Amino acid sequence: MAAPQLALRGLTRRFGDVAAVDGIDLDLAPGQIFALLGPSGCGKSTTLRMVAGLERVDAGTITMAGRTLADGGTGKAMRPEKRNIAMVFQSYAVWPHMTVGQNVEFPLKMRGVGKAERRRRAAEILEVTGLGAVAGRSAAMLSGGQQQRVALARALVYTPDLLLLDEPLSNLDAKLRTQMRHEIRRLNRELGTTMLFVTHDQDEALSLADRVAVMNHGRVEQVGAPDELYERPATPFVRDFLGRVVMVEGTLTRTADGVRVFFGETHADVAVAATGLADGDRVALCCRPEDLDIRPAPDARPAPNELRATVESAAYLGDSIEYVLRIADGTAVVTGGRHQRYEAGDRLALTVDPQRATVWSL
Ligand SMILES: Nc1ncnc2c1ncn2[C@@H]1O[C@H](COP(=O)(O)OP(=O)(O)OP(=O)(O)O)[C@@H](O)[C@H]1O
Repeated sequence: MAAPQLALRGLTRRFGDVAAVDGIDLDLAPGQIFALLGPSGCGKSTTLRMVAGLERVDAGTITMAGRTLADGGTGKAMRPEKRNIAMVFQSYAVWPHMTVGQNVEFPLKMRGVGKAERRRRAAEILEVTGLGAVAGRSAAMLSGGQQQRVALARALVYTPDLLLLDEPLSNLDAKLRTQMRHEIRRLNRELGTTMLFVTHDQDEALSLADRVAVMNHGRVEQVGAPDELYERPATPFVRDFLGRVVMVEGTLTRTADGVRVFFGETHADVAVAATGLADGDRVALCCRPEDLDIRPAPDARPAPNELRATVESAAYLGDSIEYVLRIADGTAVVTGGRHQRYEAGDRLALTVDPQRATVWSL
């Protein structure tokens, strides 16, 4: 990786006995969109606030492009306004008594940029954010999506070294959310601004970020590209937090290039490193519901990697059908295409893709 734009080392913040952020290490490459993802209370906002300079650092360091922003060891911290970091809050906080153009020019005015230069730079960023046509309009008249664009334009106009975003899409409806997701990615590519955002929404993190850190109880459980986290979760928490899993219990035997998991009448061969697993262990074979190939069970005995299941119930979701299945001793929720429908009591065959399945000790 190129020299990091932002580096966190052993970053810690305690509130009384609670370590809200408990010694986290993270590196953001220049130009990257990075997400901190986790449930409420896991320490995402506190991390973001420490980077912004709004929260004290108890231990560890924050450096940006080689400059130390905060050092818990010495207690030194650069003032927020000196950091050249922009922040977009969930509430957007656009100034309703100003026009869109004035909103966007304001941060430059605060920094003492001359009028002509202010006009030029504001016009440029208004164009990039698609606000050129509404520059003269009162900011109070804007829709939620437009207000968020103003907030983004206002944050980007002074070319920050880092843009922090707090739950950037959560106040928008589903259609606008998709649009803004593409918009933020486009701005990131065009302007090259490094972005760090926090969210509790896995879809938001996976769709928007180049890299995601999954946080739990103040610690980072795993950092990776979205597909890496989704397909090869390192911990049960990451596996369960990022979407649904089909989990079937079986008994393990090690093989030359992976493991074999037995489920009554059938077994699955999975290519995984069987570290920490021993022959005879009870394990869970896990995969994402959409990675299972579902079809009516043939009369023949099940082939390897083929599980047999009985439909317990079905729910129509519009774009797909959701089934609760009984598999061996457990149940699993899977989705199937809407053109092939099954009913309660139907027997199904589910083929597991051994490249995409994971095995966990119970
Ligand atoms: N000023 C504070 N005083 C005391 N405890 C705090 C303070 N700020 C945060 N905490 C605690 O630190 C922990 C982490 O909080 P934080 O807001 O960083 O979590 P979060 O992941 O951003 O959650 P949310 O998504 O709900 O904002 C929580 O247990 C919270 O109660």
